[in-house]
Amino acid sequence: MQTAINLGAVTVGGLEPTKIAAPLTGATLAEVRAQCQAVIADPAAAIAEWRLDYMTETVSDAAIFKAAQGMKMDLKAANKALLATVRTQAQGGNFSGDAEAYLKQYQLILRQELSDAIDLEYTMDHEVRRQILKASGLLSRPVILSYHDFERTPKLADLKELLQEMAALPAQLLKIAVQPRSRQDVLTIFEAADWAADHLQQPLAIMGMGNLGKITRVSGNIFPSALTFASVGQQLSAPGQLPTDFVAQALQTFKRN
Ligand SMILES: O=C1C[C@@](O)(C(=O)O)C[C@@H](O)[C@@H]1O
Repeated sequence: MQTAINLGAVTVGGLEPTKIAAPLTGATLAEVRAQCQAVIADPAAAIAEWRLDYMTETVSDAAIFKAAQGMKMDLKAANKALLATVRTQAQGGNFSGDAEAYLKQYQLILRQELSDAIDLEYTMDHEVRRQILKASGLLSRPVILSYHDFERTPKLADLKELLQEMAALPAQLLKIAVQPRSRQDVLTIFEAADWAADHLQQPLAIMGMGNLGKITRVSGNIFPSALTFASVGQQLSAPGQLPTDFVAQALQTFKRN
């Protein structure tokens, strides 16, 4: 069985029901803070994912630190957690810096304790990936290791191989987000979730993007997915994200027992 892990105040994986993460996509610190308050007020959302790559405002490290500490404290008081993500353009985000700049961002996030957990791209330069994993291990900060394909859904055998490679790294949770193009692709996502539940120790968050992917975002209590991503207000960070209240209701409805 997959283990349960703690992302700050939130337990995911194991026997826990699928938890909902909502992205903070603000371009300015003021927008991010306001979005975070909306996540705190939303009973459906357990985790706020700060997509730092959406920020366009130039702010000092000190200002980022202050904002993050405030958000982390407010989220914790509501039994919620803050996840920090810097998504590169290669993986569907806005961060245009090179591997070294990516490493610097994460060193700042980890050293300043900006979040309860970090999201790290599996496809990142191996040495940079190793350094970030090592630093987060030393600081006991959980890592979500993520893989995205905005074009297609890999074949089941390839997904299994990928997941096995990801599972060999010292990350606490694995995440796959892919683009289904056919009904078979949707089945592949379900099959990968089913397989991972029996073969991997780390919990897995798995989801499809776009219209066809929507069904995979509400099925995590049947085809196991530790996390699903849903939107609060207009804050979408991937195509196919549905509103948190809808997802919460559907997750409650579609379950095994
Ligand atoms: O990796 C994921 C999943 C996601 O890409 C989605 O498909 O909902 C949204 C991202 O913000 C998050 O980091």
